[in-house]
Amino acid sequence: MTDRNGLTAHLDGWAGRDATRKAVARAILGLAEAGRRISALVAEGVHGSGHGAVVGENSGGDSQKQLDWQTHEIVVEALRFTGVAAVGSEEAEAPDVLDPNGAVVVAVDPLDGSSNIDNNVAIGTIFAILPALAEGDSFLQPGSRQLAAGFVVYGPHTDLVLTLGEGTHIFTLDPEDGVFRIALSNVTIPTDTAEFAINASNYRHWQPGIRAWFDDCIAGAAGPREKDFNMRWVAALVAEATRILIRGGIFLYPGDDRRGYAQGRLRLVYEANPIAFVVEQAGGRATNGTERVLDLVPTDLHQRTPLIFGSTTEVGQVEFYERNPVPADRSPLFGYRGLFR
Ligand SMILES: O=P(O)(O)OC[C@H]1O[C@](O)(COP(=O)(O)O)[C@@H](O)[C@@H]1O
Ligand SMILES: [Mg+2]
Ligand SMILES: [Mg+2]
Repeated sequence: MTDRNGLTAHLDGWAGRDATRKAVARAILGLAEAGRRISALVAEGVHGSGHGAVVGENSGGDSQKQLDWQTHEIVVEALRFTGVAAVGSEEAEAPDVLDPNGAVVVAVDPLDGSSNIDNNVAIGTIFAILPALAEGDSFLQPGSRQLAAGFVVYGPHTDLVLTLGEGTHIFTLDPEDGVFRIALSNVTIPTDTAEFAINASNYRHWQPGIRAWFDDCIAGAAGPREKDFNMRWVAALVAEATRILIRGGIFLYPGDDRRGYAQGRLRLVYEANPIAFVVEQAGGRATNGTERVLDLVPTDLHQRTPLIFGSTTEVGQVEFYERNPVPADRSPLFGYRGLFR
Protein backbone atom coordinates (compact mmCIF):
# COMPACT_ATOMS: atom_id res chain seq x y z
CA MET A 1 0.00 0.00 0.00
CA THR A 2 1.26 3.48 -0.84
CA ASP A 3 2.26 5.46 2.25
CA ARG A 4 -0.10 8.44 2.34
CA ASN A 5 2.67 10.65 3.79
CA GLY A 6 5.13 9.47 1.17
CA LEU A 7 6.37 11.19 -1.95
CA THR A 8 4.53 8.78 -4.28
CA ALA A 9 1.13 9.60 -2.76
CA HIS A 10 1.92 13.33 -2.85
CA LEU A 11 2.79 13.12 -6.56
CA ASP A 12 -0.21 10.91 -7.40
CA GLY A 13 -2.55 13.41 -5.75
CA TRP A 14 -0.97 16.31 -7.62
CA ALA A 15 -0.78 14.64 -11.05
CA GLY A 16 -4.28 13.13 -11.22
CA ARG A 17 -4.97 12.28 -14.88
CA ASP A 18 -2.93 15.13 -16.37
CA ALA A 19 -0.42 13.63 -18.84
CA THR A 20 2.30 16.28 -18.39
CA ARG A 21 2.03 16.15 -14.62
CA LYS A 22 2.28 12.36 -14.75
CA ALA A 23 5.47 12.69 -16.80
CA VAL A 24 6.85 15.13 -14.20
CA ALA A 25 5.86 12.76 -11.37
CA ARG A 26 7.65 9.82 -13.04
CA ALA A 27 10.79 11.93 -13.45
CA ILE A 28 10.68 12.99 -9.79
CA LEU A 29 10.28 9.38 -8.64
CA GLY A 30 13.32 8.49 -10.78
CA LEU A 31 15.28 11.33 -9.18
CA ALA A 32 14.16 10.20 -5.72
CA GLU A 33 15.43 6.69 -6.54
CA ALA A 34 18.76 8.21 -7.59
CA GLY A 35 18.76 10.16 -4.31
CA ARG A 36 18.24 6.95 -2.32
CA ARG A 37 21.14 5.25 -4.11
CA ILE A 38 23.46 8.23 -3.75
CA SER A 39 22.53 8.57 -0.08
CA ALA A 40 23.55 4.93 0.48
CA LEU A 41 26.75 5.39 -1.51
CA VAL A 42 27.71 8.52 0.43
CA ALA A 43 26.94 6.79 3.74
CA GLU A 44 29.58 4.15 2.94
CA GLY A 45 32.20 6.82 3.63
CA VAL A 46 34.89 8.18 1.40
CA HIS A 47 38.13 7.57 3.25
CA GLY A 48 40.09 5.08 1.22
CA SER A 49 37.15 4.54 -1.16
CA GLY A 50 38.42 6.87 -3.87
CA HIS A 51 35.09 8.78 -4.04
CA GLY A 52 36.92 12.06 -3.60
CA ALA A 53 39.69 11.26 -6.10
CA VAL A 54 40.02 13.63 -9.04
CA VAL A 55 39.35 11.66 -12.24
CA GLY A 56 39.08 14.42 -14.86
CA GLU A 57 37.69 17.85 -15.69
CA ASN A 58 34.11 18.84 -16.62
CA SER A 59 33.06 21.24 -19.38
CA GLY A 60 33.42 24.24 -17.07
CA GLY A 61 37.02 23.38 -16.26
CA ASP A 62 36.16 22.26 -12.68
CA SER A 63 37.98 19.16 -11.53
CA GLN A 64 35.72 16.12 -11.72
CA LYS A 65 35.84 13.76 -8.75
CA GLN A 66 34.99 10.08 -8.86
CA LEU A 67 31.74 10.74 -6.97
CA ASP A 68 30.77 13.50 -9.46
CA TRP A 69 30.91 10.96 -12.26
CA GLN A 70 29.33 8.09 -10.28
CA THR A 71 26.38 10.26 -9.26
CA HIS A 72 25.94 11.44 -12.87
CA GLU A 73 25.67 7.80 -13.98
CA ILE A 74 23.27 6.95 -11.14
CA VAL A 75 20.95 9.83 -12.09
CA VAL A 76 20.98 9.00 -15.81
CA GLU A 77 20.33 5.29 -15.11
CA ALA A 78 17.50 6.07 -12.66
CA LEU A 79 15.83 8.24 -15.33
CA ARG A 80 16.45 5.92 -18.29
CA PHE A 81 13.03 4.22 -18.31
CA THR A 82 10.91 6.99 -16.81
CA GLY A 83 9.94 8.57 -20.13
CA VAL A 84 12.28 11.55 -19.71
CA ALA A 85 13.34 12.91 -23.12
CA ALA A 86 16.89 13.96 -22.14
CA VAL A 87 19.14 14.69 -19.18
CA GLY A 88 21.45 17.72 -19.23
CA SER A 89 24.11 17.36 -16.55
CA GLU A 90 26.95 19.43 -15.13
CA GLU A 91 29.17 16.43 -15.71
CA ALA A 92 28.54 15.95 -19.45
CA GLU A 93 29.16 18.46 -22.23
CA ALA A 94 25.99 17.53 -24.17
CA PRO A 95 22.65 16.15 -22.91
CA ASP A 96 22.03 12.38 -22.84
CA VAL A 97 19.01 11.62 -25.02
CA LEU A 98 16.84 8.96 -23.34
CA ASP A 99 13.34 8.92 -24.90
CA PRO A 100 12.87 11.07 -28.01
CA ASN A 101 9.09 11.07 -27.41
CA GLY A 102 9.39 12.11 -23.77
CA ALA A 103 7.34 15.05 -22.48
CA VAL A 104 9.97 16.52 -20.14
CA VAL A 105 13.72 17.06 -19.84
CA VAL A 106 15.75 17.05 -16.63
CA ALA A 107 18.69 19.39 -15.94
CA VAL A 108 20.84 18.17 -13.08
CA ASP A 109 23.85 18.92 -10.91
CA PRO A 110 24.38 15.30 -9.80
CA LEU A 111 26.78 16.19 -6.99
CA ASP A 112 26.67 19.68 -5.54
CA GLY A 113 29.36 20.70 -3.08
CA SER A 114 32.12 18.51 -4.48
CA SER A 115 34.79 20.12 -2.29
CA ASN A 116 32.97 18.67 0.75
CA ILE A 117 33.24 15.02 -0.33
CA ASP A 118 36.46 14.23 1.52
CA ASN A 119 35.41 16.15 4.63
CA ASN A 120 32.12 14.44 5.49
CA VAL A 121 30.19 17.69 5.06
CA ALA A 122 26.79 18.01 3.34
CA ILE A 123 26.53 17.48 -0.42
CA GLY A 124 23.53 17.13 -2.72
CA THR A 125 21.84 16.63 -6.09
CA ILE A 126 19.98 19.54 -7.74
CA PHE A 127 17.36 19.11 -10.47
CA ALA A 128 15.08 21.11 -12.76
CA ILE A 129 12.28 19.65 -14.88
CA LEU A 130 11.31 21.51 -18.05
CA PRO A 131 8.85 20.73 -20.85
CA ALA A 132 10.44 18.99 -23.85
CA LEU A 133 10.04 21.34 -26.82
CA ALA A 134 9.12 20.11 -30.29
CA GLU A 135 11.51 22.71 -31.69
CA GLY A 136 14.49 24.46 -30.17
CA ASP A 137 16.69 23.52 -27.24
CA SER A 138 14.50 22.47 -24.30
CA PHE A 139 17.30 23.25 -21.82
CA LEU A 140 17.51 26.90 -22.89
CA GLN A 141 14.09 27.93 -21.59
CA PRO A 142 13.92 30.51 -18.81
CA GLY A 143 13.57 29.12 -15.30
CA SER A 144 10.02 30.49 -15.13
CA ARG A 145 9.07 27.58 -17.44
CA GLN A 146 10.23 24.94 -14.95
CA LEU A 147 7.46 22.45 -14.20
CA ALA A 148 9.11 21.27 -11.00
CA ALA A 149 12.49 21.64 -9.31
CA GLY A 150 14.31 20.77 -6.16
CA PHE A 151 17.27 19.06 -4.62
CA VAL A 152 18.31 16.19 -2.42
CA VAL A 153 20.70 17.02 0.40
CA TYR A 154 22.84 14.28 1.94
CA GLY A 155 23.52 15.63 5.42
CA PRO A 156 23.06 14.07 8.84
CA HIS A 157 19.80 12.91 7.24
CA THR A 158 18.71 12.91 3.60
CA ASP A 159 16.07 15.46 2.58
CA LEU A 160 14.29 15.95 -0.73
CA VAL A 161 13.25 19.58 -1.18
CA LEU A 162 10.62 19.91 -3.89
CA THR A 163 8.41 22.43 -5.60
CA LEU A 164 5.74 21.58 -8.14
CA GLY A 165 4.88 25.28 -8.43
CA GLU A 166 2.48 25.05 -5.50
CA GLY A 167 4.69 25.82 -2.51
CA THR A 168 7.92 24.20 -1.36
CA HIS A 169 7.87 20.98 0.64
CA ILE A 170 10.56 18.92 2.37
CA PHE A 171 10.50 15.11 2.45
CA THR A 172 12.90 13.15 4.64
CA LEU A 173 14.26 9.76 3.61
CA ASP A 174 13.47 6.91 6.00
CA PRO A 175 16.59 4.75 5.62
CA GLU A 176 14.68 1.71 6.96
CA ASP A 177 12.17 1.44 4.13
CA GLY A 178 13.58 3.90 1.57
CA VAL A 179 10.45 6.09 1.59
CA PHE A 180 10.69 9.90 1.38
CA ARG A 181 7.99 11.12 3.81
CA ILE A 182 6.69 14.65 4.14
CA ALA A 183 8.52 16.47 6.94
CA LEU A 184 7.66 20.13 6.30
CA SER A 185 4.83 21.41 4.07
CA ASN A 186 4.70 24.89 2.58
CA VAL A 187 8.01 26.07 3.99
CA THR A 188 8.13 29.85 4.38
CA ILE A 189 11.38 31.83 4.37
CA PRO A 190 11.25 34.64 6.98
CA THR A 191 11.20 38.05 5.29
CA ASP A 192 13.99 39.55 7.43
CA THR A 193 17.28 38.06 8.45
CA ALA A 194 20.57 38.82 10.16
CA GLU A 195 22.50 35.88 8.69
CA PHE A 196 24.47 35.87 5.45
CA ALA A 197 26.42 33.28 3.45
CA ILE A 198 29.19 34.42 1.13
CA ASN A 199 32.74 33.22 0.53
CA ALA A 200 34.39 36.26 2.10
CA SER A 201 37.87 35.14 1.02
CA ASN A 202 36.96 36.68 -2.35
CA TYR A 203 36.35 40.13 -0.82
CA ARG A 204 39.20 41.76 -2.74
CA HIS A 205 37.74 40.51 -6.05
CA TRP A 206 34.16 41.76 -5.51
CA GLN A 207 32.53 44.76 -7.16
CA PRO A 208 32.11 47.91 -4.98
CA GLY A 209 28.40 47.34 -4.29
CA ILE A 210 28.90 43.87 -2.79
CA ARG A 211 31.87 45.13 -0.77
CA ALA A 212 29.86 48.06 0.57
CA TRP A 213 26.95 45.76 1.54
CA PHE A 214 29.37 43.37 3.27
CA ASP A 215 31.25 46.20 5.05
CA ASP A 216 28.00 47.51 6.47
CA CYS A 217 26.90 44.01 7.59
CA ILE A 218 30.09 43.32 9.48
CA ALA A 219 30.05 46.81 11.02
CA GLY A 220 27.18 45.32 13.07
CA ALA A 221 25.07 47.27 15.53
CA ALA A 222 27.51 50.20 15.46
CA GLY A 223 27.29 50.52 11.65
CA PRO A 224 24.62 51.91 9.34
CA ARG A 225 22.59 48.68 9.44
CA GLU A 226 22.40 48.96 13.23
CA LYS A 227 22.28 45.21 13.78
CA ASP A 228 24.74 42.40 14.31
CA PHE A 229 24.95 39.76 11.60
CA ASN A 230 25.96 36.11 11.76
CA MET A 231 27.80 34.33 8.94
CA ARG A 232 27.73 30.79 7.49
CA TRP A 233 29.57 29.24 4.51
CA VAL A 234 29.11 25.50 4.01
CA ALA A 235 30.44 25.55 0.39
CA ALA A 236 27.45 23.50 -0.75
CA LEU A 237 24.57 25.41 -2.31
CA VAL A 238 22.13 22.67 -1.25
CA ALA A 239 23.07 23.05 2.41
CA GLU A 240 22.90 26.85 2.33
CA ALA A 241 19.50 26.69 0.57
CA THR A 242 18.14 24.24 3.15
CA ARG A 243 19.23 26.45 6.04
CA ILE A 244 17.71 29.53 4.41
CA LEU A 245 14.42 27.70 3.77
CA ILE A 246 14.27 26.65 7.41
CA ARG A 247 15.39 29.80 9.26
CA GLY A 248 15.92 32.53 6.66
CA GLY A 249 19.12 34.19 5.55
CA ILE A 250 20.78 35.37 2.39
CA PHE A 251 23.22 33.59 0.06
CA LEU A 252 25.48 35.36 -2.41
CA TYR A 253 27.82 34.07 -5.08
CA PRO A 254 28.36 37.29 -7.06
CA GLY A 255 30.49 37.83 -10.14
CA ASP A 256 34.02 38.93 -9.32
CA ASP A 257 37.20 39.91 -11.10
CA ARG A 258 38.98 36.54 -10.96
CA ARG A 259 39.58 35.00 -14.35
CA GLY A 260 36.44 33.05 -15.36
CA TYR A 261 34.34 34.44 -12.47
CA ALA A 262 32.74 37.49 -14.16
CA GLN A 263 29.40 35.65 -13.89
CA GLY A 264 30.23 34.05 -10.55
CA ARG A 265 30.60 30.30 -10.14
CA LEU A 266 27.13 28.80 -10.19
CA ARG A 267 25.36 27.43 -13.26
CA LEU A 268 22.08 28.98 -14.34
CA VAL A 269 20.20 25.98 -15.73
CA TYR A 270 20.85 23.27 -13.12
CA GLU A 271 21.87 25.27 -10.02
CA ALA A 272 20.46 28.83 -9.93
CA ASN A 273 17.12 28.15 -11.65
CA PRO A 274 15.99 25.20 -9.51
CA ILE A 275 17.12 26.95 -6.32
CA ALA A 276 15.35 30.15 -7.42
CA PHE A 277 12.09 28.25 -8.10
CA VAL A 278 12.20 26.53 -4.69
CA VAL A 279 13.05 29.83 -2.95
CA GLU A 280 10.32 31.87 -4.68
CA GLN A 281 7.77 29.16 -3.89
CA ALA A 282 8.80 29.55 -0.24
CA GLY A 283 8.22 33.32 -0.33
CA GLY A 284 11.85 34.34 -0.88
CA ARG A 285 13.60 36.05 -3.80
CA ALA A 286 16.41 35.12 -6.17
CA THR A 287 18.23 37.60 -8.40
CA ASN A 288 21.49 37.99 -10.30
CA GLY A 289 21.82 41.44 -8.70
CA THR A 290 19.69 43.28 -11.22
CA GLU A 291 17.24 40.76 -12.69
CA ARG A 292 15.02 37.97 -11.41
CA VAL A 293 16.90 34.69 -11.99
CA LEU A 294 13.80 32.94 -13.34
CA ASP A 295 13.47 35.56 -16.12
CA LEU A 296 16.99 35.02 -17.51
CA VAL A 297 17.06 33.30 -20.90
CA PRO A 298 19.93 30.79 -21.05
CA THR A 299 22.07 30.60 -24.15
CA ASP A 300 24.16 27.62 -23.00
CA LEU A 301 23.43 24.61 -20.80
CA HIS A 302 26.54 25.27 -18.72
CA GLN A 303 26.46 29.09 -18.45
CA ARG A 304 27.14 30.72 -15.11
CA THR A 305 25.20 33.44 -13.34
CA PRO A 306 25.69 35.58 -10.25
CA LEU A 307 23.23 34.32 -7.64
CA ILE A 308 21.74 36.13 -4.66
CA PHE A 309 18.76 34.57 -2.89
CA GLY A 310 16.93 34.30 0.39
CA SER A 311 14.95 36.56 2.70
CA THR A 312 13.25 39.24 0.60
CA THR A 313 14.27 42.30 2.63
CA GLU A 314 17.96 41.42 2.55
CA VAL A 315 17.93 40.57 -1.18
CA GLY A 316 16.44 44.05 -1.67
CA GLN A 317 19.24 45.53 0.44
CA VAL A 318 21.90 43.93 -1.76
CA GLU A 319 20.17 45.25 -4.89
CA PHE A 320 20.16 48.71 -3.30
CA TYR A 321 23.92 48.55 -2.65
CA GLU A 322 24.54 47.23 -6.17
CA ARG A 323 22.77 50.33 -7.52
CA ASN A 324 24.39 52.65 -4.95
CA PRO A 325 27.84 51.22 -4.28
CA VAL A 326 29.03 54.13 -2.13
CA PRO A 327 28.38 53.17 1.49
CA ALA A 328 25.71 55.26 3.15
CA ASP A 329 27.94 56.51 5.93
CA ARG A 330 30.58 57.69 3.47
CA SER A 331 28.44 59.52 0.92
CA PRO A 332 27.16 63.08 1.27
CA LEU A 333 24.19 62.02 -0.91
CA PHE A 334 22.89 59.49 1.56
CA GLY A 335 22.64 60.54 5.15
CA TYR A 336 23.71 57.95 7.70
CA ARG A 337 20.04 57.31 8.25
CA GLY A 338 19.08 58.04 4.63
CA LEU A 339 17.66 55.58 2.15
CA PHE A 340 17.83 52.62 4.51
CA ARG A 341 14.69 53.61 6.34
O1 LIG B 1 34.55 26.84 -3.25
P1 LIG B 1 33.72 28.08 -3.38
O2 LIG B 1 34.26 29.08 -4.37
O3 LIG B 1 33.40 28.70 -2.07
O4 LIG B 1 32.34 27.61 -4.06
C1 LIG B 1 31.40 26.90 -3.38
C2 LIG B 1 30.21 26.74 -4.27
O5 LIG B 1 30.57 25.87 -5.34
C3 LIG B 1 29.69 24.79 -5.41
O6 LIG B 1 30.26 23.69 -4.74
C4 LIG B 1 29.50 24.49 -6.89
O7 LIG B 1 28.86 23.30 -7.13
P2 LIG B 1 29.62 21.96 -7.61
O8 LIG B 1 30.23 21.31 -6.40
O9 LIG B 1 28.47 21.23 -8.19
O10 LIG B 1 30.63 22.38 -8.65
C5 LIG B 1 28.43 25.23 -4.64
O11 LIG B 1 27.70 24.20 -4.07
C6 LIG B 1 29.02 26.13 -3.58
O12 LIG B 1 28.10 27.11 -3.19
MG1 LIG C 1 26.83 22.51 -7.75
MG1 LIG D 1 28.32 19.42 -9.15
